[in-house]
Amino acid sequence: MILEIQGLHFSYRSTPVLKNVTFSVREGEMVGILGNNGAGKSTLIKCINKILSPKEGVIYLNKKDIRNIKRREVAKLIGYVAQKYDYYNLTVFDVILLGRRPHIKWDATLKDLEIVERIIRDLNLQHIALRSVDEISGGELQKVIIGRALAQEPKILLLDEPTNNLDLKNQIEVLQFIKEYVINKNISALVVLHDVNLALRFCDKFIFLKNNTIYAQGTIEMINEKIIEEVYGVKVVIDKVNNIPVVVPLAV
Ligand SMILES: Nc1ncnc2c1ncn2[C@@H]1O[C@H](COP(=O)(O)OP(=O)(O)OP(=O)(O)O)[C@@H](O)[C@H]1O
Repeated sequence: MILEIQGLHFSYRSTPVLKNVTFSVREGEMVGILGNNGAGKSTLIKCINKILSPKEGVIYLNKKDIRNIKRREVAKLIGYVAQKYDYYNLTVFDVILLGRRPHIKWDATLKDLEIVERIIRDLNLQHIALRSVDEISGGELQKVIIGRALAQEPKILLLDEPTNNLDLKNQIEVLQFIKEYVINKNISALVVLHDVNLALRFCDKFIFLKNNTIYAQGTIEMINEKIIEEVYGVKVVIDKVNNIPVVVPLAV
């Protein structure tokens, strides 16, 4: 499934947040959405997910205008992990099973339950599978929410700061897991990340938002110190450690 965004404009009332945003994402690609607080990253993700309606511009899924795709169909195609979520009184298993909802007609089938069990195993959540989500840590809950999005078996994954609440080991594990998932299932992922180093390590393409629009986009070869400094407003050096590019901010 190919995602194409053409000339997207979005405003909250009269305040423009996105202007002329155009890019596309292919199958098997993990694209990092980067930029300072308030740059419009979450707004962009919400437009793609049909939570918000852009003022102008078109979003195509495999050449089909998303406005002509029914909400239930969109829910089958797009898995979304928001920045905030509220689940009460549900077990870890049930929250992940909720991801199957767009696929379930009357009741969960054996296949639905097997998918949930596999995700629980893959994300190492077996020990808390039957625990209420009110009684797990913030990092564990973050993994559960990612599990719910994966249970949807989406063609496009939209992840808004998926490493929130995760410790260093889990940040690496979860992003590595998502990257492998994207490649193995040949789907696409758009990932909002504040940690530019995690983005450089795991993403194939990068979209930098600044002043309501795309400041720069491309693969790792396009990234240099000037772009990072102009997007984030901080002096940096870019070095390589074990062949992995690392951005080091200097004193402001
Ligand atoms: N519901 C809303 N109504 C009005 N303005 C909003 C609303 N949500 C966000 N905004 C504004 O739109 C702009 C973009 O917000 P958005 O959440 O998309 O940014 P972001 O890049 O995801 O930020 P962050 O990195 O802080 O999460 C900000 O100026 C924000 O204050």
